[in-house]
Amino acid sequence: MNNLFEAIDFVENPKYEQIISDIAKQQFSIVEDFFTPEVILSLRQSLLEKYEADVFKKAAIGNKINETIVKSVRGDVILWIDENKPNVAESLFFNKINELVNYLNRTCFLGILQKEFHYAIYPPGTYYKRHIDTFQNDDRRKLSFVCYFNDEDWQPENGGELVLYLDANGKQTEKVIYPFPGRVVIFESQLIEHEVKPVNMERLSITGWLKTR
Ligand SMILES: O=C(O)CCC(=O)C(=O)O
Ligand SMILES: [Fe+2]
Repeated sequence: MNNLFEAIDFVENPKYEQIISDIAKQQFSIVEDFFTPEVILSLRQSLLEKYEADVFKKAAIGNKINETIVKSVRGDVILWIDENKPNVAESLFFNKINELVNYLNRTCFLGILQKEFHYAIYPPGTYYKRHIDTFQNDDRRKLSFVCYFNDEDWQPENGGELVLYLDANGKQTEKVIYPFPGRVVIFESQLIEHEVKPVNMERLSITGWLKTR
C-alpha cells in the first residue's frame, strides 16, 4: 500500500536530493541551476526596476537598534517581496521556492510553514559583518536562501564574497562563495555564521528564510 502510494504520488528530484544531502553533510549547499536563465534574467530586471523606482529601504538588524550601529554592521538596502502580490518574475520565483518547500516537508519533515524574502542591493563600499541569521528568542528561521543577480561578467575582484564560517568536528574552516549570477546558496540559519565582504561594485541578490511558523 505504502509503495503504491509513493509510486503514484512521489517523483524523486535529483537537484533537491543533492541539496538535502549537502545540508546533511556540511550544513550548506550551493546550486548553480536552481532557476532557469530566463527566470534569473526577469528577477534581475524586476530588482533593477524597483531599485530605480526608489522603493528600497536601509536594512535593519533585529528589531530596534541604533542607526549608527546598524550602519557599521550592514550597508545593504532591501525590499521585502509580497508573495500575495507578485509580479511575473516573483511568481516564477515563488513557484520554485514552493516546489522546494513541499519537497523538503515531504522528504525531511522539516515543517516549513512560513517564508520571507527580500531583494537586497549592496552599494559599493558596503558589507554585512559576521553574523547568524536567527534573532534571540526567535528560532523560527531554519534555512537561509540567497540567490545572486549580478551582471553576467561579474568578476571576483568586485568583492562581495559570502564567507561561511564552518566548524567541522572542531576544525574551523572558511568557505568563500563568489556571488556569480544565478548561483543559489542554502544554509542552516541557526548553525552557520557568515558575512558579506565589502563590495566594489553594486551587488544584487534575493535573500530569504524558510521558517517553521
Ligand atoms: O547576500 C549574501 O550573500 C548573504 C546575506 C545575508 O547574510 C543576510 O541578508 O542575512
Ligand atoms: Fe545572513
